[in-house]
This record gives sequence, structure tokens and C-alpha cells, in this order.
Amino acid sequence: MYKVLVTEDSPIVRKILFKLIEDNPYFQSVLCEDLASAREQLESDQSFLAAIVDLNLPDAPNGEIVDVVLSYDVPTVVLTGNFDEHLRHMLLDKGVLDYITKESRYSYMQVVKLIERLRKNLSTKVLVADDSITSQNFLSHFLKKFGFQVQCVNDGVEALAALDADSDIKLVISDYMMPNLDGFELVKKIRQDRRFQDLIFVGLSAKGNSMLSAKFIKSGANDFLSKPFYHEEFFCRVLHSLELQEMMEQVRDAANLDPLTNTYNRRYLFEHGELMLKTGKQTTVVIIDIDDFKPINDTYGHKTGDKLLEAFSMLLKRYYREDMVARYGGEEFVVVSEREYEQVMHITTLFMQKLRELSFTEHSITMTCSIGVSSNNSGSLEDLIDIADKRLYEAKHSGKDKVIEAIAV
Ligand SMILES: Nc1nc2c(ncn2[C@@H]2O[C@H](COP(=O)(O)OP(=O)(O)OP(=O)(O)O)[C@@H](O)[C@H]2O)c(=O)[nH]1
Repeated sequence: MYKVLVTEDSPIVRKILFKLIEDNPYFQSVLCEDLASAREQLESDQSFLAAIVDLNLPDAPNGEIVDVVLSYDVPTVVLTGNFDEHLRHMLLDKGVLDYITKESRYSYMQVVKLIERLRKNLSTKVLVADDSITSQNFLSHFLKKFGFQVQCVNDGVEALAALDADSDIKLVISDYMMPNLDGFELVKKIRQDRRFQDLIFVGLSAKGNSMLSAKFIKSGANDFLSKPFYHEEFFCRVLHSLELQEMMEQVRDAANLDPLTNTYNRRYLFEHGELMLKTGKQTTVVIIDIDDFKPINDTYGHKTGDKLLEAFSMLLKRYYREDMVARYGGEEFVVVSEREYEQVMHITTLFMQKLRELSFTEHSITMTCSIGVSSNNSGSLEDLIDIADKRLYEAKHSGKDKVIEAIAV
């Protein structure tokens, strides 16, 4: 749970902010009505994710609260009654995240949305590629203020190596002119690699050079920024791109994932499993079926059965983390792996062993599973699944809690 400090003397505004913050399951609000109580909170609790502060408080009428909150390193969003360009510059220079005028409920929603973004940024990795150390430091400072995890590299070659080493990087911000591999070549290489198709790429180009911006977009960048850029422009573009990326992920997840187990669904399994086989690499199919699931459902109810399916699939994904795990039917799962056959069998043995050791839910239910395996480097996925399914049938009819292999050549 993340704490958000709200310092606001208007009871109505406090109430609105409280409601909006508490509607978010990750947030808990701490409400203060003046600088003195905010200071007390900051003294006693160092764990605030962010602060929302009013510039005019009874004991701090000239925005004194901003310096106080920033001195505790708490990311700060300022609320004020009127917009003033000079004040805006002054506040942004001090290092506040944003400056929002109290106009309507929408403004307050914007504030809370910004803090939600900050929360998500804490787990969002950004790669900055720029051969200028000054520029790296500037961007890195900017991004860290908004909670991002930042890694800097000096050119496109280093950027590709960093992406290769860390598949969690979500966003690349890259200059165009760099030694070894420039920004255009970098984005082209990124777009050629299926692993990086969802990566957000923002190019940096010199002010007034619209050719560069167009070239970046044509090479595959999602957006570009002209240097020098304004605080708001930078974050509007970066945050907007990330939001689009998240929406795309949500749409894709809804289409590809089984909602109960969060493993891939049958449609995805066949679509992508067939593609895996087309590469000609040896592919192994493991069909896994929970033993005696019906009696568990009958004894403890469907809800407990669902909890078990969730726990079972989490364990599967943990063991077969590099492979495709899909829900094939009720309590039946399919793993498609391109790893060495012996390695897949080793993981399968470890998985079955772990499953025997664990107990689940408040009823301490134990589970075992039966498994059929097949492997090939040609033919269709359907054929491989058919063969593995026959071995699974044998496992079920020869005592369960066992794995039977069939290496088709
Ligand atoms: N709770 C829950 N149960 C499900 C779900 N999908 C399928 N099932 C149940 O899974 C059970 C499967 O039963 P059976 O096919 O007889 O298999 P089994 O009892 O595991 O027996 P063996 O496979 O021979 O070990 C049925 O009771 C289904 O209702 C689901 O999404 N949630």
C-alpha cells in the first residue's frame, strides 16, 4: 500500500481527493489541513509515495509547503486556485512533478492519475541512449524524478546489448547522432526483432529539424522530442506513449490469456505454437493434467477448485518460465518449449516433485498431476499434442502422478 500525503485547507477539496485516492486499491491517503501537521507527518513517516499540496495554507500562505515537502524528497504535485506562468516556472524549477489548477473534479482526477502513473513508473525500466554525458544526466534526473528505473548507454550497440540483457525495459529514449550505431539504425534494428515489437522508442532531435523527426518516425519510433524540450512536453509524450503501450497490452492480454489462470488460451497456443514449429527447431510439448480434480471440486466447491487452478498455473509458469504455458481445457495445460529436451524433462521432474510437496488453500489440499510428452522438429503442433495426449492417457491409466514420454522422430 502506498501512502499519499494531502495538505489542503479546504474540507471539500480534501474530501474529493480522499475519495479519489482511496478508490485506488494501491493507495492510502494521509490528510493534513496545514503546514504544521504536514511537517509532523513527514517527520514521523518517511514512506510517502507522493504529496499533493495546496499553495495557500493558513500557516503557509505563499507556497512554503513546497520547499518543506521537497526537502523530504517526496515527489510533489501542486494544487492552486489560479494559473500563473511565472509561478509555474518557479515551481517546476524547484522540482515539483506538476502544477495543476483547481478547476473541476477533472483536475483532481488528473492529480490522482499522475500519482498512479508514478506508482507504475517505479517498476518501469527506461533506457537512455546518448553519447553526451550531460544529456544522459539531464534525462536520467528528469526520469528518476518521475520514479522510473533508468539505465544509460553511450551508443546504439550498447543499447542493443542492454535490451538483450534485460527484457523488462519498456522504453528507449535515444539521440540520433551516436558513434557505432546511430539512433535511426538502432530503432530499425529494434523493429526487426520480434522480441522488441512493443518497446516504446522516443527519438531525440535538434530543435527545428523536422526532417530528423520525420526520419525517426519513419524508421519506427513511436514519437520524438525536439531538444531543448519543456518539462511538460517531455512527460506528456513519454507518459502518453506508455499509456498507449499499456492499453495495447491490456487488449492483447484480453485476447490471448485465460482470465482465471493468466496462462495463454487455446487460440494463442495454436497460433504461436505453430509458428514455433515452423522455425525447424526441436519443439517439445508437455501436456499436464491435474489428477482427481473432480473429487476436489465436489468436496470443497468450485471456488476452491478455481483457487487451486490459479495456484497450479502460477507454479507451472514459475517452472516453465521460458516456455509457452497455455490452458488447454478445464484442468489440463500444455507447455510448448524450444529448450533442450533433457532440460524440459528435468524441469518436468522438478515441477512434479514440488507439486507433491506443496499444499494449497486453507484446506491444505495436496495435488498431483499426470503428464504426457512428445518432441519433434517437424509436423504440426496438433500432431505433437495428439501424441503427447496419448502418453498422458497412458499415464492416467497406469496409476497417475507420472510422466510418460514419446520422442517422435
Ligand atoms: N473449479 C473449476 N473446476 C473446473 C474448471 N474447469 C473444469 N473443472 C472441473 O474439473 C473436473 C475434471 O474432471 P475429470 O475430467 O473427471 O477429471 P479428474 O477428476 O481430474 O480425473 P482424472 O483426470 O482422471 O485424474 C470437473 O469436475 C470439472 O468441473 C474450472 O475452471 N474451475
